[in-house]
Amino acid sequence: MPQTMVEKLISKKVGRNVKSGELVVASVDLLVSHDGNRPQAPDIFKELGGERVFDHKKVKLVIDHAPNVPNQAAASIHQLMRQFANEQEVELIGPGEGICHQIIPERGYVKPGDLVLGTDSHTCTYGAYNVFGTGVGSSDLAAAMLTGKLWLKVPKSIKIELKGLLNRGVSPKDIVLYIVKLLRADGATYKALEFSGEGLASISVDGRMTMSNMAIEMGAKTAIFPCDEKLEKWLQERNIEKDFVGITADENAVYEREILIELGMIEPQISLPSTVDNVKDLREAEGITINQAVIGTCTNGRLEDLREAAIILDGKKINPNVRLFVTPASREVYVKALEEGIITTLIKAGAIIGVPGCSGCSGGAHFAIPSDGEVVITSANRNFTGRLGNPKANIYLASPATVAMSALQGKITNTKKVVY
Ligand SMILES: CC(C)[C@H](C(=O)O)[C@@H](O)C(=O)O
Ligand code: SF4
Repeated sequence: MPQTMVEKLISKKVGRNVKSGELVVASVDLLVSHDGNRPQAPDIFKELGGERVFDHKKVKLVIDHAPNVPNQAAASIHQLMRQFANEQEVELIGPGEGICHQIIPERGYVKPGDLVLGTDSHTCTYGAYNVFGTGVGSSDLAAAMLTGKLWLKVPKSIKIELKGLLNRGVSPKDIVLYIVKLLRADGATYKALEFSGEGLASISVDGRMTMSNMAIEMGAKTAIFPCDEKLEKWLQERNIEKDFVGITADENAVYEREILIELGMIEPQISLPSTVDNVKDLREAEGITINQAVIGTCTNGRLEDLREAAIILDGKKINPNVRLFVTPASREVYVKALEEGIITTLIKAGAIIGVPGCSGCSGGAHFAIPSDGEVVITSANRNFTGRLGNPKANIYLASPATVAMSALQGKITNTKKVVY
């Protein structure tokens, strides 16, 4: 029976051939939990009578949501995490190291064919690495910390085949916003997105992360890219062990739906307030005055995102009526951006730089909270009311290039029209 990527990957974790729709118990390769959850997985682990985690090397705790430790509540959670990490000999990362979804692959903690759980909805980001990554609640994570297993239904897959090349000024963020426009917020509920096609060859691993990151905004259980030359090269450059078998879909695998996208047809996209799937072609929103611009988050805070912004802002100053907040997704991204001169360029242009982590994203933490009635354009993944800590702000989502260009002009600006 031919299998999809997801059926094949889960079969390996179950020890027999499975097909979509089946309920299975699968072995997990890595568990990630962060400081943004209430209650915390370690607390539930204790409530369940847990004494030792199933494998201390396969559990990682990351302090990323409140890296500036802005209040006592955050400090207490961090303390609890530190205590649990010490006691269980589990690695604790942060604060200040970056967002879990960025750090985990950067440090070589995932490899093709893995099944990864995280207490964060954007755990699907790891799909860029040919990984089945999915978000779970703290109690599911605590149970997996005890048993090393996950109970799940094998999802059906939607195949997304990419053809051709993107035009200049159009980025992987535009591709995924375009897919959100097509599928809408509930178009992939409990499905897996499987990317394929010759168009993938021109999309970097960073860009693939942006695309798999936003799968949850369509309700997807996960999103996965094949293990191709580009990914293998990325893994080699980081000396990530070769003891993995990349997962590819069988030729006649059965999909719930198949979508073909001609990359050259995509123009810059933008998501309008206040649902992610309110996506339009960017030209429809051009000219709207903005007050704040944000570049960062697990969607678009990587080196190539900051580089893109720096190319646009090089030697220029942002509009005086705009505040521009930039947060590198990790310390590694930050250091590389410093070494390349990207950070200097951004600071000279007027940017305020945040501590690597979720700063400037889900809001309420400490950074980049807009005022009443303000318009924000951000490279993030969500624009729900109150997302940035003020329910009276209007949030637009776009690519880092569009955000940088808009910060420069003081209004939403189409990157395609401006030569940079
Ligand atoms: C706090 C956390 C549980 C949440 C998520 O799961 O997505 C956050 O990261 C977000 O992006 O809203
Ligand atoms: S950067 Fe934003 S979307 Fe990503 S994990 Fe942090 S809070 Fe969630």
